[in-house]
Amino acid sequence: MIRVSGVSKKIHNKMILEDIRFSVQKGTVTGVIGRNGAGKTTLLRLIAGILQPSKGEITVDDQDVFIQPQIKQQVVFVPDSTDALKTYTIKEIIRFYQQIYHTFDQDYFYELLERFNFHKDGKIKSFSKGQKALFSLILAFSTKSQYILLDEPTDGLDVIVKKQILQLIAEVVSEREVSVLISSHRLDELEKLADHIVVLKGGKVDSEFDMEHLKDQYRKLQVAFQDGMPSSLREHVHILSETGRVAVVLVPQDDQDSIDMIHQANPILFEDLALTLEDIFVAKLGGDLYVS
Ligand SMILES: Nc1ncnc2c1ncn2[C@@H]1O[C@H](COP(=O)(O)OP(=O)(O)OP(=O)(O)O)[C@@H](O)[C@H]1O
Repeated sequence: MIRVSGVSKKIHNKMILEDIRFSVQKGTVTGVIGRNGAGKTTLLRLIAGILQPSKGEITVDDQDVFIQPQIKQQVVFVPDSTDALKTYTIKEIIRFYQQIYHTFDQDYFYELLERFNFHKDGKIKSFSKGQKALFSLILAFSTKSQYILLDEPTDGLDVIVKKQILQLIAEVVSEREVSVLISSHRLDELEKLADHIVVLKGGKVDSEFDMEHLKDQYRKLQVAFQDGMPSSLREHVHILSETGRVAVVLVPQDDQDSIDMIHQANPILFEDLALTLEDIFVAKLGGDLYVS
């Protein structure tokens, strides 16, 4: 388990992260969501042991990443930029990774390269942006390390590569007990993958959710009324959208009063819709967070 306990980070006297607390369980995918500048990259770099906390501690399997740096063998950080790789050949990269990660699985690495149609003697600098991103992920999973930290792994990639990346992550997590921490501002992508979500806002943890329980908290309803929505109801429900007489509203699961009010107003349409992570963020955070 990764445990982040009361971590703060100041850079050049500026507080970037403040009193961050959360944990990443084995065999799960945790999403760190936040707008640009919320501190996601800084948090991942702290967990990877690249930066040192100004306050608090980070442990991986109960070992402090700074006091017992050997635990870093179990942690791989994949930055959002692949620039660092581009001057190397694949063989050089393998040698480099084998020196750092003693469990690096070369057969598995070549197996994945073949599956994704990489030439095994290919030059990294000739890869497209999407290929570089996929290659970084293959390298990370080939270390067979327990914890993989991915910083915006699909940012700026086309839909095909995005899909390949998300599928590979889902596949590896289901096959072995690897734990993945993904930073992203894409709620729709994390929705399919994450078990747990940590929301960063202005350098602090704004909220944390378990995906499994999150959707039990609200009902998303499509409703319509002959003469429009009664104003008394408007004050009770959260309106996600309204087109003509048809409105999509969110109602907390335990708010029977609002449901009763809708029925009393004789709706001409009353239908449950599938809830998305974005709906919940809009409801909880007033849409302030979502950046597509
Ligand atoms: N080395 C540094 N020197 C000064 N400020 C920094 C440094 N690193 C990060 N920051 C500042 O810390 C804040 C958080 O940056 P960080 O890159 O962690 O955010 P982020 O959530 O990953 O954003 P993005 O999605 O844009 O990558 C920003 O205001 C950034 O300018």
